[in-house]
Amino acid sequence: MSHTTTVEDVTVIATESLSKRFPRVTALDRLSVDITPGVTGLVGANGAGKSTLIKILLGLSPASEGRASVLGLDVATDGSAIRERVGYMPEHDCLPPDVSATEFVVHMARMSGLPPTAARERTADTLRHVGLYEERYRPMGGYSTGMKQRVKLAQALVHDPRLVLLDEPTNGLDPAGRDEMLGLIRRVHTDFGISVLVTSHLLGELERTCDHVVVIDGGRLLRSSSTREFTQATASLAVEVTDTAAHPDGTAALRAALAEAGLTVRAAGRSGDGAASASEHLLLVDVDGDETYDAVRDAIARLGLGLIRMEQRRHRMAEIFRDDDGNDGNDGNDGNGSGGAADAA
Ligand SMILES: Nc1ncnc2c1ncn2[C@@H]1O[C@H](COP(=O)(O)OP(=O)(O)OP(=O)(O)O)[C@@H](O)[C@H]1O
Repeated sequence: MSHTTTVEDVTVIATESLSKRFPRVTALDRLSVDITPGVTGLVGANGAGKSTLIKILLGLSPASEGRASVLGLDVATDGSAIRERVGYMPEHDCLPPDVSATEFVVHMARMSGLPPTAARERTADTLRHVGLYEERYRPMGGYSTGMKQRVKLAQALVHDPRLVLLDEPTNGLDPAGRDEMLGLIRRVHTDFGISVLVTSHLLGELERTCDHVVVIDGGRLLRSSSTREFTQATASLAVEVTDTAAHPDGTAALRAALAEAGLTVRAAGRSGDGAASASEHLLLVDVDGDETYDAVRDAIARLGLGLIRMEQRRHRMAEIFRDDDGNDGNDGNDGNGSGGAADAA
């Protein structure tokens, strides 16, 4: 039997001019976006509308205007069918303190319709997957934030959904905890083939985890594209040269020569990328194919400068937004994320 590709195969979530208005605020403003299978990051500052979108996608809150579908099901009419097929990890702490992770996740599995034995088996598997072992029999009131986040992830996965919506799963975690959680999220897709929509206000952590990133601001779509597209299209070449007697400021001489050759050159100091920004001698040249490398090499040779280093870099998403928006990129990055972004170079 031949396989027919359906809209559902290529789009797990689709919204069309989706709006949500509260009396005092427009939380979503004519948002149209298609999300394909894989791991998708939904980025936006606090109040951008991320949680509101998730609640609409689960059929828990009606949109004021527009349409949305999840796995081909209409959020306005098929809410319960959507919730059968979709797992949800809420942002806030919602775990009863007096019960153990095992009891809680079994309960959630039973609520999703699994028979008792299957619920116990799936619970054991899922808690193991998220890295909870002996602790799973202890009351959750004594858990660390990281352990609570893992239980919240486990209950979203226990009924074997096709898609999970994870609302700020790294909230409250230290850098090591964030890394572990991001690794787990990645494996939800690679090990089980479950698509993931994960929200965060930190750009840095999503570029490492997601195939695709959707950025919203004030309820509007700012950008939607693959992570690779974001970073590849904007690769740059970091170049550092020596000064010479003929060119006491070798960096300035090279900069002028490259600009004359039609290349786009920026001082690394503007890019805010940690150690490199301390060096005024580092130039970042936008790469536009192999010719860029030849042009830089030729310019250095012509000027008789010494080459200290020449290395290719990918921009980080936070930098790209800063460049595009003409601000400092803090809309989507509260600073905690810079540690995550800093190791991406
Ligand atoms: N039930 C509600 N009644 C009134 N306003 C609301 C309600 N829910 C959300 N809002 C407002 O809608 C806007 C979007 O909120 P939302 O929670 O979706 O943002 P968010 O991107 O998830 O941010 P956060 O990370 O802080 O949760 C905010 O201005 C918020 O105050």
